[in-house]
Order: sequence, then C-alpha cells, then structure tokens
Amino acid sequence: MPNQHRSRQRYRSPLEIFTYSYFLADTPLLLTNHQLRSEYLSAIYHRTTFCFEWRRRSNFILRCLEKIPPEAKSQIRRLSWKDQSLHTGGESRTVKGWGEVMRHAAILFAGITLIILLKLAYNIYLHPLRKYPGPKLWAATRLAWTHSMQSGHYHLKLHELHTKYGPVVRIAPDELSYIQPQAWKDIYNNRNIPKNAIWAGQQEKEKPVSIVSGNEETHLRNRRALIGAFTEHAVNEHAGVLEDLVGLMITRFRERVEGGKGKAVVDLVDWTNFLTFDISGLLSYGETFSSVSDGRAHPWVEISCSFGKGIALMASINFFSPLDRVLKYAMPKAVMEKMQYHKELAHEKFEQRFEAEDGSRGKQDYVGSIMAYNAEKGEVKIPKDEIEANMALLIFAGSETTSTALAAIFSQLLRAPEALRKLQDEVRGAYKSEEEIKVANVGKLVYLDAVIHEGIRMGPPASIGLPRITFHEEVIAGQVVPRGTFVSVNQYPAYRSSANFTKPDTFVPERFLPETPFPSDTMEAYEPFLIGRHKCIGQRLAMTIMRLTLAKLVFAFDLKSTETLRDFGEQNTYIFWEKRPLKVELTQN
Ligand code: HEM
Repeated sequence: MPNQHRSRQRYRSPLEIFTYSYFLADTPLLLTNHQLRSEYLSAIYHRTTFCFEWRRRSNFILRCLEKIPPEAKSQIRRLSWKDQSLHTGGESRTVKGWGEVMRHAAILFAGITLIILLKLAYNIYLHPLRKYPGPKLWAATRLAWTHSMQSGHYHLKLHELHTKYGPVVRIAPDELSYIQPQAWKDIYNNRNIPKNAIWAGQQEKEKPVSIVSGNEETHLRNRRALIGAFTEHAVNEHAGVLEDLVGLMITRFRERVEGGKGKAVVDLVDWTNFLTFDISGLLSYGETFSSVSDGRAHPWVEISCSFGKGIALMASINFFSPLDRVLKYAMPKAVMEKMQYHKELAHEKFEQRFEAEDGSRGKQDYVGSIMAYNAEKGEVKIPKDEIEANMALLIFAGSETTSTALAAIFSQLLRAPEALRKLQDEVRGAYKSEEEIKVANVGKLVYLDAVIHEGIRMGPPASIGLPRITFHEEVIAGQVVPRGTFVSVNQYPAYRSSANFTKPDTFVPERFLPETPFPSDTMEAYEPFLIGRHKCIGQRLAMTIMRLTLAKLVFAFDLKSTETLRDFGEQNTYIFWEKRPLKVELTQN
C-alpha cells in the first residue's frame, strides 16, 4: 500500500521552493568563498532561523551550516540582528538592524504574492482537474472550501453546487465531490483510493491506533477483532439491554405524562442522545451513563457536538501545511479542556472495564469481542492501548450517528401526519402491548423500515463524505481522475438531488417500498452506511436501536410537535449535525 506520509514529504509547494531559492541565493558565496567570516554566516543563519519552519525542511541549508566550525557557531548564537555585519570577499557592509529586516520582508512579501497569484492561475487554467465543472473561486484556492466548512452550511453549499454544475463538482484545487451511484462503487470499493492523512490519519502520528486507522493493515486487524460484537448473534445477545433501556425511556415519558395530566412535552433530540450514549456506554465500558434513568445529559453527551466541530476544524487546518503546526495551538481552550476531560474519563472507565474482564460479561460487548479475538489467535493481536482507543471511538461512532438518525426521522415524520398515522397503524396493528415489541420481532415491520430510511435520506448522519485520495490515475464515474485528488460521495447533496430522487425534499417513505410511487428513483445512490471495506460496522445494531425506539414510542404515545418544524437539512453541520431541540407533546395512547 502506498504511504501517503512519504508522498506528502516529497511534495514541494511553489511557496516552499521560492523560500528555498531565497535562502539559497547566497549559498554560492557560502560555498566558493573559503574566507567565510562568522558574521556573514550569522546573517544567513539568522535569515534561515527567521523562518524556522523552512529551516527544518531545508536539509541543504542545514548541511551547509553543519560545516561551520563549532567556535564560529557559538559566536553566531551570541549575535543578534543588530550586531550583524556582512563581509563578502573581504569587503565589509554593515546591516543596519530593522532596515535590513524590512528589505528582506519586502522581497519575501513580493515574492510570495507573485507565487500565490501564479499558483491561483495555475489551479484554474493548467491544473489536471481544470476540465471538471465548479466555481472558479473554489478551484483556485482551498479557502472557499474552508470558509464553507467552517460556516456550518457546507452540506447546503454542496447541494447548491451540484444543482448548478452537475453530478461531479470540483470543490477545491485538488478535490472532487460526487453524487451519482457509480461513484460509490468506484471510490469505496477501490483499494487504491484509501483514506488520507488530512482527514483520517492524524492519529497515526500518535499511537495507539484504532479501527478508523488510515493504515489498511491496522484497520483490518481491528475490524476483524471487533466484528464479533456486531454479528446478528451478538446483537441478539444485546437484545435484553437494548429493550430494557428503550423501555426505561418509555417509562420516564409515561411518568411525565401521568404527572402532566395526560400530556407531557419532551425534547426528543435530548432523549435520543441520552439513550444512544447509554447504550454505547454499556457496550463499550460495561455501564451506562445513567442519562436515561436520570433524564439528564452526561457531560460526554454535551461535548459530542464540539467533537465534530473539532474534527472539521482540524481537517480545515491540516490543509494549510505548514501553518497547521502553528494554528493547532490556537484551538480554543474550552475545546482542549473538553478533549482532555473526555480522555481522562475514557481512560478511567476503560480501566474499570478491563479489570472486570473475567469472562463473566459475555464475549459480545466490544472489549469482550476483542479479548476473545486475541484469545482465539493465541497472541495479543490488539494490545491494551489499542483496545482503549477503540472504546473511546465507539462511544461517539455508535451514539452520535444513531441519535442524529432518530432526530432526523422524528423531525420529518412529525411534519408528515399521514406517514405518522400509517406508522402508528402498522405498529399498533402488529402488537397488543408495548412489552411485546422485541428485537427479535421488530424487523418485520416494513413501513417502519421505510420511515427509517426516508428519515435518514433527508438527514443523513454522515451528511458529507470523509474524502479518500487517489494514489494513481483512476476512472471514477466514467472520467479520469489524476493521482493525488481528494474524492468523496457527499450524502446530503446526493439524497436531495432531483437527478436521483423524485420530490427530493418531500418525506415519502413509500419510495422505499416495493410498490414505490417513484419507480424512476435511483435507489443505489442511497448508501448511508457506506460500502466497501470501511462500511459501518454498527449498521445492524443501529437499525435495531432505531426500530425499537420508534416502534415503542409510537405504540405508547400519540406524538405532536409543539412548534412548526423546519426541514432537518436547514441546520448547521460540522461533520456532525448541530441539532435544534425537537420538542414533542406526548399523549398516552
Ligand atoms: C444510523 C446510524 C449510523 C450511521 C448512519 C453510520 C454511518 C457510518 C459511515 C458512513 C461510516 C463510514 C465512515 C467512513 O469511513 O468514511 C461508518 C463507519 C463506522 N461506524 Fe457507523 N454509523 C451508524 C451507527 C454506528 C453504530 C451504532 C456503531 C457502533 C456501535 C458504528 C460504528 C462504526 C465504526 C466502528 C465505523 C468504522 C468502520 C471501519 O472503518 O471499518 N456506527 N458509519
């Protein structure tokens, strides 16, 4: 497998080359004049260190500097800009402090401006992606993309761009966005189009790694170890805890309804977060966060949204190497503190769960599955620190996605009274009591599944794709894509495109039934859990949780929104959705 880090290191941007040239302009003097004076070297040395990042990268300059005798070096270090004198070929010229600095700064500024302008022109008119449609501003520089990503409206902007430019759009100098079904296969089934360091491989630098590793070998090892926790057998083994937790939520709602004289208002965005985090806590660390039982968010639930924002921010920053090294220190203190809190709590909870690994917990929770895999292989394939990294990841991967899907489904369902009535009829017709609704039988409700898929279509938890990168020239959706291009299918624009779906902004669950009113819909465009080797490992579990929650809720209560609901898509996304509250009035059935 090609190594993206290595290929990134070989790359020299024009800006970098310019800076080298600027420093190296004096190098012939350095090399030819054997009467090197330490003051002269001092000027070169300071000019180099003036921009320490370039010094680190410029091995050639460093090699030259290594030739400076140690006495001269110590003399150099003691000199400051003001002291410097340049001596070349026996002639002496004194540097007059800031005047010299300004001269260098002006040359650098003019040079950099020129290089940037040339680069922008190159990106628009000469770049191998120049023939792909898209706005010129986005093709010229990554700044337009970054601004959109940080605005929270990226998914809406992509939709707008695809509506204007078609199924493939150039959204950055080196990135293409797709919405057609063929692109799913061409990108995600192709081993030569892996994840990339900017989006997914950051953790490679800081061990331990987890199942979301960009390294295919590490990914495969971790995926194999975890798969045991997501089989049909494993999900059936979780049935009791899933039914109990969803049942507990219904009990809490019933208490409120009884206390409120037959009616109560609950925020379903909050409660579905409580539920899915509790389930994740139980399956990752062997205990819930007591959010459902207490009716209160655990701090982990609260920080889940800033987590998504953090990833979006880091990905945006990572595109601006080498500035990324500096910008990372500008991360808001509050975000850093939350990250640290998450790390410490995750560590504490993991240690407790790990200590309790005595075989009594069953093999199908996440830690148990990995331990069973290690035991089966007769060696520690996944060391303790990697197990811990996986748990910290699964807490969010399993909960935020599923609660968002539920929020999207409920929001859209409550705007469509006819669909809600049909769903209630189906569920109430199939069961005599809420307790009868079980993991083992809830999968038989076809309209329920159609509602789930239509809700996800309109508010996909993974609203944008995490881009992959081409390592060779590839053909995607029938067109040649050069190496080094970021590519992804973006779900929100794909699902809201009238090229793929009839009445894309209308909630019509029937489109997912065999007797669909829209036979021309391109259903293959809909892949909310992805395809290929990185497809969602938790799909079965997620579907089970969503079916149970919806079925039990619509069986037990009549639901009505307390305010006019807007389309779920009209909210901000920063990888995850920044969800609005969803206040719903419940009336006892
Ligand atoms: C409606 C709910 C869910 C949706 C829509 C969803 C969606 C996705 C998507 C799109 C990916 C691929 C990301 C990428 O590589 O670009 C993914 C990966 C993943 N998901 Fe989910 N997910 C959901 C629920 C869950 C649950 C419940 C779990 C586990 C408890 C889970 C665990 C994972 C893991 C571990 C991966 C990485 C898989 C790999 O790289 O091999 N997800 N999910």
